[in-house]
Amino acid sequence: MTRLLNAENLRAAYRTPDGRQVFAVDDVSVYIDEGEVLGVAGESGSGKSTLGAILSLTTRPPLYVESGTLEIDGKRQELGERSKIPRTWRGSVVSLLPQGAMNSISPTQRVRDLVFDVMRAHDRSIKRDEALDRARDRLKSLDLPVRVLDSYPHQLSGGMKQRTVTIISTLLNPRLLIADEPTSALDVSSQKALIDMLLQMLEQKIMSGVVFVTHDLPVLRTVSDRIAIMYAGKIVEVGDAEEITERPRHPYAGALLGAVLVPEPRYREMRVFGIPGSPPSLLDPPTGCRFHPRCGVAYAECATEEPPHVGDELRFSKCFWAKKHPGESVPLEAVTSDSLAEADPVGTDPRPAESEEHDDEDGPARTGSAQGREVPTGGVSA
Ligand SMILES: Nc1ncnc2c1ncn2[C@@H]1O[C@H](COP(=O)(O)OP(=O)(O)OP(=O)(O)O)[C@@H](O)[C@H]1O
Repeated sequence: MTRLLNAENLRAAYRTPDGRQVFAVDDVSVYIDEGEVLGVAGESGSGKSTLGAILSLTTRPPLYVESGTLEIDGKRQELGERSKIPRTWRGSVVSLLPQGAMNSISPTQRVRDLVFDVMRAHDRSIKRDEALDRARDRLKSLDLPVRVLDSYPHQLSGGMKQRTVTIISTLLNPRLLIADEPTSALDVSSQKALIDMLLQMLEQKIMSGVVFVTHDLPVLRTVSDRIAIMYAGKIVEVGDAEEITERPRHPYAGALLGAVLVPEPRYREMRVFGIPGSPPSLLDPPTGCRFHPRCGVAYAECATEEPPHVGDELRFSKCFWAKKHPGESVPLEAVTSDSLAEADPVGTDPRPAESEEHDDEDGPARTGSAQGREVPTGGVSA
């Protein structure tokens, strides 16, 4: 496997008008190998789009990258307020398909005008015909009708509009595409068409890797090779897509899965639970593990100490529970609202963490109320 992207220790904050800092991405490291799709999942506000902006080098005030390094194709770039990013990196090395891109196309511009504008922004010398030829070839190679170039945005269906902006944002053949919630506004058949197209583009080596950001775990399971789960600005678990969705080891990943409505037969019998509490304010995140106030299997140290990195590069979770239960899937019923019925909202009055007495063999105390819930795989223990 050839490494395409290696991003290390990324840290970025939004500066608020009153001078405070919201660290929305805090010491995050990720990698992607050639041909891979890395899914990034998490609740709203967990920092997914911010991570996408850092990786695509599109951060702008009030978001500032404090530190980190980005290595794409072996070319290394230090990140920070003073770093100068080569212009050629944006668009041709890494390209962003931003959230809601299809709604930001000017209604008075035909697609072909947008194609020319985008291409010219990167290459002042490009001729209109040249740009349109490139777009025509691309549409043909992806089995899409060339006539979309003559259309106004309102003449295209939502799905076709999204596929079109995806094609436009990859006309420069970026090595890496960061797609931020590309399927969120689409119906299921348009979601499938977009995912099929992205995979086709990878096969044709139009780009060599994709970071696919979404809160939609079933979609990620379909499209990703690996999934990274983000919580409150940090990556808490990474692993093979099937592993993460069937055998999560971090309580937050388990909770996220338990909150998903999935129409697959084996999930149908499951009760769907919301995740108790709400994500913390990143102005003043909880100490220790940021998920501990909402976690059903937290220990005392979770409230005060940074969670350990458990596992290897391919499959890890940052969690004391995972450390004490090596290789085990988290008991999903331990992170349901029932088990945390008495928990206070996060950030105001976090419930006391479990004492040390409850760990290891017996498991933490608060694992009880499964209420007959069927867990997704045999690997998940009660
Ligand atoms: N302009 C801003 N000023 C201050 N804080 C911000 C700003 N924009 C975002 N944030 C904070 O940064 C955090 C991460 O936001 P981000 O948009 O990256 O999350 P997300 O996981 O992509 O959420 P969503 O799925 O809703 O887009 C959130 O807690 C959010 O409140």
